[in-house]
Amino acid sequence: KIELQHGAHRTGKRTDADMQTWRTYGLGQFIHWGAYSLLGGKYNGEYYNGAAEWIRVWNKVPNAVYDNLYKQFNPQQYNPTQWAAMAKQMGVKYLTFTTKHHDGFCLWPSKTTSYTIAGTPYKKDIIKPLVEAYTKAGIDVYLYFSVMDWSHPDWRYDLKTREDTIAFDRFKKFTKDQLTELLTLYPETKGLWFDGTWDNSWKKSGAFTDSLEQYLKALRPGLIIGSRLRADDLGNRHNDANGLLMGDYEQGWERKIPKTYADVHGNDWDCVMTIPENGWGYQEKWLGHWKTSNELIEMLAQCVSLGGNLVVNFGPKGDGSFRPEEMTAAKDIGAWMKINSNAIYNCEYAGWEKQDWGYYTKRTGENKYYMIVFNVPVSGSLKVQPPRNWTVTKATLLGDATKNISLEKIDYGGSFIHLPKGFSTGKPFVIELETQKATGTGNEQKAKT
Ligand SMILES: COc1ccc([C@H]2[C@H](O)[C@H](O)[C@H](C)N2C)cc1
Repeated sequence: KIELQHGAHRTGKRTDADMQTWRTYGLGQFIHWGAYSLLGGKYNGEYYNGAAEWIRVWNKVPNAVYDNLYKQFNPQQYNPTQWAAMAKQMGVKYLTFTTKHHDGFCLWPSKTTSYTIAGTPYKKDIIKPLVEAYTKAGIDVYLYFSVMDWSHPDWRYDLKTREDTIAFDRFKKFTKDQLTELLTLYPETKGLWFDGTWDNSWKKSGAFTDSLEQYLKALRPGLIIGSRLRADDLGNRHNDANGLLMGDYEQGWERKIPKTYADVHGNDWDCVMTIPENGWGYQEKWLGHWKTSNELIEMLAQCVSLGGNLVVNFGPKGDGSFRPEEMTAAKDIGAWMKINSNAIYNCEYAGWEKQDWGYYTKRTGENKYYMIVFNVPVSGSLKVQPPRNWTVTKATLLGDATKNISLEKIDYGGSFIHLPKGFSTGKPFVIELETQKATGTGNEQKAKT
């Protein structure tokens, strides 16, 4: 064990009510919106082949051009109530929204810089009405904040000279002041999703990251902060030198999903996911494959079955409207959740032997299990192999309890669920299982009598 001043201060999961609520969400929405949304990954008729919100680093876009884009930001159609209604229909339980991305443009009227929404033709605070609309819709709000800030003269990638350190100390104060504004202006905020903390300057600021986290949690008790904020005494991020997670949940599963429960190392975690292959801000021309609704639903099932949350990203256009593919994804996922959300909300890792037909989830605190089925075998029978001494007592198809599926116990333990001939819903479906622990195998009885 390595002695650390600024390593993890907690082992194991947070067990308080706020974190228990976070664990029940299952499905979240990410929204990336900012100056980059005005370009949509395109400049002078040419498309940037990287992530659209990173277009400022493309040598074809002069910094002066990019850094003045905000003077055209004027989303008159912006309607956070409509955004919240779309999210509600989709079935998301929490939102993560970009207050400031790497470019430094603040979507709230910050007093720490002139590079804010107040300096745009739109003028008004974007975040306040958004927080209010989502909170009113019963969706918790979390704020994304990029530490790295390309617009700030005191930002440093590394601390090589005394001058760097003096400048970066000013930058740390600026960062703390911005975060204080966010938590003070939007007290409903349940948590902060940090980004832009991979550079050496931040890795060398372990003590500051530790005191900053403690300051923010004192300002807003219960605040939930993931593993991308902190660095330990030796510059380790996410896990400290002793392999312990620094943060309330692992944020590293960005655009990828753990293969097995072992990969999760007993941590809470979220998987933030783009609908296209890459790119978070509005991209006029989506490069490569973008995920179908069924692919997104399968990712949702995978995440919840391994104890995490899936956070699907949306990148509205500069005018505040969503593209058709994103509206379709929200509608399809919402339609599926309407029937099957019992297998997602308040659910956790089941610990049963995974079968080829799909994924198990378990309702927290109950002996209720869910089979989320994507692949019906040619036999039409789904094998269920609970741990020894557990038996399945009832199987119900969600959304259509009348469809008679039959449950056959297998004498060496486990069951088969037989689907009616020619059964097909054309989309993933859920079977709810009621289970009970067998009182005894019967042998004890014999021995006693
Ligand atoms: C260096 O590779 C990166 C760095 C940052 C990102 C940013 C994206 O812009 C988006 O905000 C995502 C959540 N974040 C990790 C993505 C890839």
